[in-house]
Amino acid sequence: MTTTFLEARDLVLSRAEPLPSEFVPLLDAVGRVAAADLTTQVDFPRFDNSAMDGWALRAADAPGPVVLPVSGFVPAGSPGTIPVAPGTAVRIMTGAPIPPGADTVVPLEDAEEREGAVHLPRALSAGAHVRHRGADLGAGQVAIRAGTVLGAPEVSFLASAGRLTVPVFRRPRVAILSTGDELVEPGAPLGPGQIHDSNAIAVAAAVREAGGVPVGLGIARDEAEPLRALLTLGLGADVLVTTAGVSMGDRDLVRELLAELGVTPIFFTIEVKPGHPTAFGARGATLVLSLPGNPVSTLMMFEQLVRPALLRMQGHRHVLRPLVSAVLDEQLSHRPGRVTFSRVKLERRNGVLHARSAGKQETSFLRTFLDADGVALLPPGRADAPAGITVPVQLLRPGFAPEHG
Ligand SMILES: Nc1nc2c(c(=O)[nH]1)N[C@H]1C(S)=C(S)[C@@H](COP(=O)(O)OP(=O)(O)OC[C@H]3O[C@@H](n4cnc5c(N)ncnc54)[C@H](O)[C@@H]3O)O[C@H]1N2
Ligand code: MOO
Repeated sequence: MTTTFLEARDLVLSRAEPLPSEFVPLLDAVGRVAAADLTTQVDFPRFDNSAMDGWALRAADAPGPVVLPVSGFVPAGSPGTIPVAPGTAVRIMTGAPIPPGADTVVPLEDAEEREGAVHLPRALSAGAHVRHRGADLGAGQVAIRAGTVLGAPEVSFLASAGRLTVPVFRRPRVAILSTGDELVEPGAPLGPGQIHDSNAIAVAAAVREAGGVPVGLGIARDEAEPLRALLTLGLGADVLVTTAGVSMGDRDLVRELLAELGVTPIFFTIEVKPGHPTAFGARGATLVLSLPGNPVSTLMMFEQLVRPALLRMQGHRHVLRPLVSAVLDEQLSHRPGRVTFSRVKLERRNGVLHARSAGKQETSFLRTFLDADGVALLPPGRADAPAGITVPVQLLRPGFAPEHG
């Protein structure tokens, strides 16, 4: 059941369907994806209104320089229902309704008001500085398409339409289970041979970064009974992520118990380094990813497989990290026959991106992940990747802007 990296990613993504939608308050919708086309119920602007502070009048009354008596004042927020009689003007503020009869606005700086009359120096054209009802968006038009990632402009529009909530795709609930007899909760004292469970919180952090809701199940001992109970609980989530217990060790029970619980195995082992002993299965709509226990392998497989799946479940269309090309400054070690994910530091020199190793590429050494700007994808079928070749690099950090580096 071994599979290539791209096949594995396709298999996971093909099972990751957008979740049902829910209505959330506008501010909670930021970064989430509209689950329906959002149509305006009203015209934008809602009524003809002035784009300037000035005077509203009839353009026909000013065929050349004229003086018109100022008969009133229309501030923003007033109903603006008092008509402008022929041969007169009213003072008007930005955003105020254009009063009946008026068809143009003269900005304050283009005329002068003295002793109750406005002195207009030149002819006017109708419609100037008037924001017409429906000119921005007409009632019934689709303003925001389903699939749009919502941000400040969308929230601005929805608020101006008077909406308080918006339908977005639900966040996936991700159950997280660590397995291993050597593990102790962070903060608890360590006995000989024990280590703190760092994978659970690392995966929870990555879930949250990807917009999901982490649900910690704790640590399962390498024994069938407690493990079965926790896996059963985890299968109630949208995604179940387990770490460790999937490799060759004689106590690697996870896959066996998952099969017993009705999870259909889809693949086991991927031709990658790190992350080789990764397993994927599904029960109904629940996806089950069993990630290897080495902390770098865990996070790398989350990054490559789980994160894109979580984004797709939330309706995102762009689920993969941006790729750039970089020239290797040094030889990178590579396991032939597997895609190698090499954590690299990037630097731009003379307009060209260069990559070098972020440190020792050992699967239990987190240091390389802490220092990395990106992940170089070294294709299978090569021995070590020599200095000077160009390789694709996934950009890990949204703040890293190689064009400015
Ligand atoms: N004979 C073989 N041994 C191993 C192979 C192999 O092909 N043949 N593959 C190696 C590779 S590669 C990996 S990756 C690991 C995967 O093993 P498991 O996923 O079964 O994980 P464990 O063996 O239980 O643990 C590996 C390593 O990670 C540490 N670990 C586990 N869980 C946590 C946690 N929650 N927080 C922090 N650290 C954790 C664990 O202590 C081990 O050091 O197998 C290799 N062996
Ligand atoms: O596959 Mo293991 O994940 O190389 O460390």
